[in-house]
Amino acid sequence: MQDDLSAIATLANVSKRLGGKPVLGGLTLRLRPGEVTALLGPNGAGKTTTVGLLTGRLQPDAGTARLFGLDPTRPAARSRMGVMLQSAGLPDVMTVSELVTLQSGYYPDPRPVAETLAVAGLSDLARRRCGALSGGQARRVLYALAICGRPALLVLDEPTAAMDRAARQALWATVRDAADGGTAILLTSHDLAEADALADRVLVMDHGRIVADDSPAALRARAGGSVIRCRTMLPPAILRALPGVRDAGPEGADQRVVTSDAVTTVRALCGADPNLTDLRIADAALEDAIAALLGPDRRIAA
Ligand SMILES: Nc1ncnc2c1ncn2[C@@H]1O[C@H](COP(=O)(O)OP(=O)(O)OP(=O)(O)O)[C@@H](O)[C@H]1O
Repeated sequence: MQDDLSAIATLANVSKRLGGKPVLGGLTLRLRPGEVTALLGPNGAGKTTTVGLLTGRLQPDAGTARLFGLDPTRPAARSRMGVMLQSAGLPDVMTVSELVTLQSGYYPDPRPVAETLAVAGLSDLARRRCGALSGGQARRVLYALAICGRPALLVLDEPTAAMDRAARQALWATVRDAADGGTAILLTSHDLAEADALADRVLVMDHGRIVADDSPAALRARAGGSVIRCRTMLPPAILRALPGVRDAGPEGADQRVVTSDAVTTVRALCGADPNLTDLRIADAALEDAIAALLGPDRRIAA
């Protein structure tokens, strides 16, 4: 890999085995300032392992991991990173403000606590004990802990899980603000609408490799255009053989058909099933693009 002085974090040809099994094979990626990178993939694709290598929780078996040009296990590198994990617990008896103050003290140049609370939408909850927070509020505290040290790299693992719509959109806005201010963001999510809304760049992983690296718009364009939903007795294997079809499968009581040529597919569909009902056509979403890329058996579960 070429040197890239603007890279915040890099993996160069990294391989990793866990439990005697190859998990990552020759993975290369770099995170840049001001860019929101979404790391997506089905369960077991290797996303958590990749994040573990970038953040120094795991060591590569082969290849090189660098965080701010240093070994990611070095405290000097880690202190410039903020991480919001899915599963981290909070101490029940501390208030939100006490916890953010404590965490801020670990960083050389933290934000003022009041500012961190405001950015995370927690000003009104500052005196609440962590044990008395809802699931969505607790997630906002984890976000506050991740941003309080003004990180140059912010790692967000399923950041809006358990958040309601308003909290989710508020968090998206602060993540975009952080990126606009130059912070590199690495986002893992099973919520493809979230990745579409936030990411400048989407890395799709499968079986320990990156199978696509592009903007959400470019990935959607690659899917080829349209999604047809309808009620039909035709099985997915027959639907996949129709002209223009890239992917097909059940979605509730409907069949969902991704096509590069909606008109030709619809004509063939109506010819093949005269009893077809409830026909709807929409533009392809990121979800459709990734489903077409991974194939019918490797869906990303929301
Ligand atoms: N400590 C471990 N020992 C053995 N195998 C492991 C270990 N950790 C992860 N694996 C395996 O490595 C593969 C990749 O796991 P990883 O957690 O990186 O996937 P993921 O993409 O984050 O999945 P998910 O979306 O389910 O969180 C999986 O097959 C998993 O079972």
